[in-house]
Amino acid sequence: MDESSGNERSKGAAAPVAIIMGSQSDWQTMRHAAQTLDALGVAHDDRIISAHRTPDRLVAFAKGARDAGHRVVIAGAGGAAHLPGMCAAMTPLPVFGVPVQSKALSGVDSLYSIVQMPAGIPVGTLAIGQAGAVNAALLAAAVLALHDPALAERLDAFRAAQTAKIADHPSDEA
Ligand SMILES: Nc1c(C(=O)O)ncn1[C@@H]1O[C@H](COP(=O)(O)O)[C@@H](O)[C@H]1O
Repeated sequence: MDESSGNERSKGAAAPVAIIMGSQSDWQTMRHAAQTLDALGVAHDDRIISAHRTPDRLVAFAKGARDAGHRVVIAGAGGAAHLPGMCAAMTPLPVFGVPVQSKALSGVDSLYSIVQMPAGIPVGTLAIGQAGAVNAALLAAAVLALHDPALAERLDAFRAAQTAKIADHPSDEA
């Protein structure tokens, strides 16, 4: 694995959040998780890792994720989406799964692959597609904010700003 990949390449310190995805094609979806974390000032390390195509890379990442300094893993995958569950099986860190919208089955295949974990190895499963990617980032930030009061304040501010943007009444022009 290219240890210099991801947005942490110049910072040296391990990012608290690792965003992993099964393919380059998932970045269109997973970039929304990255952007949400950026807006909250949470560092993230973004990697392409596939249980199917790069199994050794997955084992190395998942088994080393905690010691590498990550605190939460966001895993996005589409179709036969084994990545989040296999990652969760090999790390004690919380894993949030994002079902990427597939062409053939609109992401329902991805959702079912990720959500139906057997008891004992949890994956926190989000919505299909962009909403799931954004919410995975917000959930990861909420976990980190339990021990980071400054981040908790930024999360509160994010929600307040979101609320302020919602008009009281619908508009014909909007
Ligand atoms: N579901 C997985 C896994 C995995 O679970 O390990 N590896 C790749 N993929 C998925 O295959 C889809 C198509 O990938 P390509 O676009 O590269 O053909 C992607 O959504 C990816 O997440």
